[in-house]
Amino acid sequence: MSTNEKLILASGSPRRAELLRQAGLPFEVMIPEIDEAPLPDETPAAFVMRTAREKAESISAAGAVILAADTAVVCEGRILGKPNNKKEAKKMLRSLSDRTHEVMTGVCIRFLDRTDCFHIETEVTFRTLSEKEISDYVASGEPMDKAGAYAIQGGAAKMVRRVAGSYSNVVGLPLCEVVEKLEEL
Ligand SMILES: Cc1cn([C@H]2C[C@H](O)[C@@H](COP(=O)(O)OP(=O)(O)OP(=O)(O)O)O2)c(=O)[nH]c1=O
Repeated sequence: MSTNEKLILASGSPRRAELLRQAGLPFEVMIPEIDEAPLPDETPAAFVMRTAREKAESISAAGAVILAADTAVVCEGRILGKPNNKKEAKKMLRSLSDRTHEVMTGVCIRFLDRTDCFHIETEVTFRTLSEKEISDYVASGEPMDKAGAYAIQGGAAKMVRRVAGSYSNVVGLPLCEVVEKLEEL
């Protein structure tokens, strides 16, 4: 990618825009609208890459580089997307308590006739969460638009004992790998 090509972030996530700003790349935002549900028997990695691809393909911007991503929390093989309600958010947080899970972000970059998709995994370990802590956190509203019902960059920072791998991947965009891929284009 040369400095002349326009970069479009195909995402409505303010976290992804903030991360891309941190990388110092100029870009514009376009918001994709797709249905994000796993297919029967789809692996988590295949799911996040397919969803990222569908987001990238739903945007038309001739000659621009289009970047899209999808983040899922995977706990004991189960995909946790965004909770639909508070009850579901609590259930997700209970399942993450005192365990290690993976956060997977699928990334898709489209440029001219080329489409590159990949995914990055980060391991996150939560300490034991009390029922009160879970209720208070859900009542704060923060979990509702986040995969796995938590934000590592927000109130969940104090729940995380260990992160192995890319931190920005957990927030929604693996910056190091995205920048490498954009340079390769
Ligand atoms: C695990 C985790 C997820 N998240 C967020 C990142 C994503 O915005 C969201 C996962 O939902 P996504 O469906 O990946 O993204 P989105 O719907 O917010 O945005 P778009 O589809 O338009 O690109 O969860 C955090 O902000 N912090 C975290 O610690």
